[in-house]
Amino acid sequence: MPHFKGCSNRKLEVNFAGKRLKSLPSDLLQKGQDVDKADLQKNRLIEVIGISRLSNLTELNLCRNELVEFPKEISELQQLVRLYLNQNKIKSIPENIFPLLKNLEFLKISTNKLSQIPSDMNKCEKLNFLNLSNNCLRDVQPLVGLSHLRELYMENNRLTELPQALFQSESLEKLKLNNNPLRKPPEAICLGGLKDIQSYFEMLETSSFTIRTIKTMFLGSSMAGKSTVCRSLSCGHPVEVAEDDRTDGIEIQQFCNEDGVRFLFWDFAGQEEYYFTHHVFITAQAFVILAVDLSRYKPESFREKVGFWINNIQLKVPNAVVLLLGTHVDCCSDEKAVQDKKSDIEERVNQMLLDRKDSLEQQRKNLEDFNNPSLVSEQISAIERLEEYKLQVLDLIAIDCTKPEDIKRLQHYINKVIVDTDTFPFMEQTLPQCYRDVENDIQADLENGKIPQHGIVAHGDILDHLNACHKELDHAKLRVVLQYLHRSGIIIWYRDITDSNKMVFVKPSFLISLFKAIVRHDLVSMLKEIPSRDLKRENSLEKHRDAWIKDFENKATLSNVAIRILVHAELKRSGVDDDELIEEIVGTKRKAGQLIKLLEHFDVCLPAKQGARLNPAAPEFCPDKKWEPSSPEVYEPNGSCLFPSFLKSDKDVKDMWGQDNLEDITVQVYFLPEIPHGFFHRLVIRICSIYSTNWIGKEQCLFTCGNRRLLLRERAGTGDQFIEIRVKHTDISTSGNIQKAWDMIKVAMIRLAQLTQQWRGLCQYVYSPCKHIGCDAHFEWSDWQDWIDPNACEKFNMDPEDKITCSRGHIRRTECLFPVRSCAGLKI
Ligand SMILES: Nc1nc2c(ncn2[C@@H]2O[C@H](COP(=O)(O)OP(=O)(O)OP(=O)(O)O)[C@@H](O)[C@H]2O)c(=O)[nH]1
Repeated sequence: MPHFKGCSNRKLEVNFAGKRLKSLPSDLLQKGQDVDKADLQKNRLIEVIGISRLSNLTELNLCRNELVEFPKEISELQQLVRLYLNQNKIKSIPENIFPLLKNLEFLKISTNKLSQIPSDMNKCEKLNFLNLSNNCLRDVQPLVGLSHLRELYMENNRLTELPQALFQSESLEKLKLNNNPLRKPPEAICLGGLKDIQSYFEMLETSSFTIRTIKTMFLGSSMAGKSTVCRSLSCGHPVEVAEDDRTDGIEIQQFCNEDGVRFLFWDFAGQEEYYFTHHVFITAQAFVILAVDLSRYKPESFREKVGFWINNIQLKVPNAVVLLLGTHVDCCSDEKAVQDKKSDIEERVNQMLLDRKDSLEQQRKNLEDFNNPSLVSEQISAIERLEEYKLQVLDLIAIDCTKPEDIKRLQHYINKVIVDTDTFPFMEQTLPQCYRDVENDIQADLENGKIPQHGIVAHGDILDHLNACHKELDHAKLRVVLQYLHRSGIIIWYRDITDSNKMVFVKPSFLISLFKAIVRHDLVSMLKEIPSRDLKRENSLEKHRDAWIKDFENKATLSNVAIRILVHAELKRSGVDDDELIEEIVGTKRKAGQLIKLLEHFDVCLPAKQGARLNPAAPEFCPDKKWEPSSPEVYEPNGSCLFPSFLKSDKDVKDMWGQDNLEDITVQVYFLPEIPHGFFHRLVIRICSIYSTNWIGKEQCLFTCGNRRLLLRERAGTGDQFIEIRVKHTDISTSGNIQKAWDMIKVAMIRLAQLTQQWRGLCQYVYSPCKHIGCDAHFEWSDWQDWIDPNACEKFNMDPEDKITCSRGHIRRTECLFPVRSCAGLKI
């Protein structure tokens, strides 16, 4: 039944949402001028002929329909204040529409196919909210002049330049621009937000220059030859890397080629122990060199040596350009063997890309065949976006890294590839001259010793110093420059992390070497080698050291004392002798050091619990209320850190959880193409901050809250990969308890969705399995995103008494398979 509301003053609100309408219903049009608000979302409207009869409309919602053209009749709705046209297929907007919409304040036209906006858009004088995200826009000049614009969203477009005048408007408060191939201002500025962009343009006015910079990441298995190629390319001739000089963590180098292109080389260690820190440094807009040792390559090893990396690149930076580099050709039997391996790798990679394309296409078709596709239009457009990302994998180049002519050939090839502006539209960037001056000053200060060799400087000191050299740059402007240098990988300064923002690392490799002091493949032997004088300084004995080793091997925990000793030793080795600085980084018995804070911030580790595992004083988590830990002091003296990635068993978790019950509330989140490396434990670490009573294992984790238990279980390996989220309740028979169980699932799903945002190429599907013993049927849950969206409410008002039947005929109450009531307002 359509819904008409509020007839008294002839201001009708009509609701025809989700009625599968293909044209406007006559009973709506008959109401003509009486209609104030019309909700027509989630229908199948291709056009809206007759809409102009509703000439007093102030709000029109046409989102999630099938409009291909912008309906011209809308221009006659001159009372319109709010207009929703998002999630359609609109390709263009004609001229002479917006100048007539004199009262329009809110326009949401995101997720369409717009490649242009009309030149008279700025005549829509009252517009204060505009969402143009997820379109194909290249130019937004027509927005200049919208003097009331307060919020502007333009994520996922094809913008390369932004007009300066747009940012001179005083009204603009909120702006989102992620995922555009921006050159002016570069993305590294835009990510800092509105103030950074304004500051950039202001500084640009004085004087500017263009620079071509490319971040090049070397990935591949251990011993593939990454460091050799990285160092050889920087030097222009073969550089031998001794086997015991393997990369730990990440190494960084910089150099300029003969065309003046600046390369920032990031050489990632190939040992698996380091993979889980890679997410911190693998960033968008990059060129990836994926190295494979051809002499050791066999078709059976494709997945480990190439496939794993291609999948991870595809997940994290789905539109990257990847150069396949075959090394060690001199160690292969003959030229034919090299050619065979080259073809095998190229074919398999192509097949992987095709498989992914097919599976996305299939998923999209499945959704489009849905009873009412408008209900799942958001998922469809998310898949369409993934389909648009094209991982460009270049043909494999086979080289012998010890041969000068091969290094030259590789250099020549790379130089040719990177100047192609279609491949790297963002490479040439326009920057204010002072950015270069500041960068040069910092480098000069490092060279002449004004900045110590380790490159760690107090944030206040560096600002004062730079300000003294550049009077025109106040602290606010300098912060923008430093943040740009940070985002470009030239320095490290975590502006947004409280406490850690007090330090600037002008030599990123130094911070990474500190990370490496703890996160390393040979940690156990490092611990064994701690000399007794270092132990004594921390009031420890050799038997403590033995216990640390045992704890790390058995429980993946590392004593904070051991961390302090290792980091202290690394700092001393690097010539740091400032005791205050050492204390700040290393920490003390009472206070965690900066390094641990950073590792925790990046979900690499978390404070381990000691002694009594249950905290009876812990407050219960309640939806709608902010959860406060019982003790604000999370850092325990003499405590330790847990590195979940190093866990080897699930025994404790299994013991605590017991058997799965049929009545457990369960959802399964499937990952396509696979669960990213480290995802599961990062998710677990994030949930730990909410449920402090927990047990963490290799592939399973358990959290408790009141008398409910939440289990997360990773199913990786071959076959479909998924994370299962399960809640067990002591009494699941009542509706209220089921609701509480769903609340716990919601907490996990919100965290999961937030984390997923860091993997732009990831696709997820959520299912609720049938609860009958031995039945493998499941229910697809296509609108789960709406459920966790705090702005979407009242969408799940299913009757708890409803029943759902699976494809094999088993009947269950709906609320055991899907949440029945919206938890709007649950803010966590
Ligand atoms: N003969 C020959 N040796 C090579 C070639 N490329 C690399 N090597 C040697 O292979 C070994 C491993 O090379 P690295 O550059 O350290 O490998 P990596 O990929 O950086 O290794 P990780 O640091 O463990 O990630 C070194 O001893 C290199 O000298 C090649 O093309 N031919």
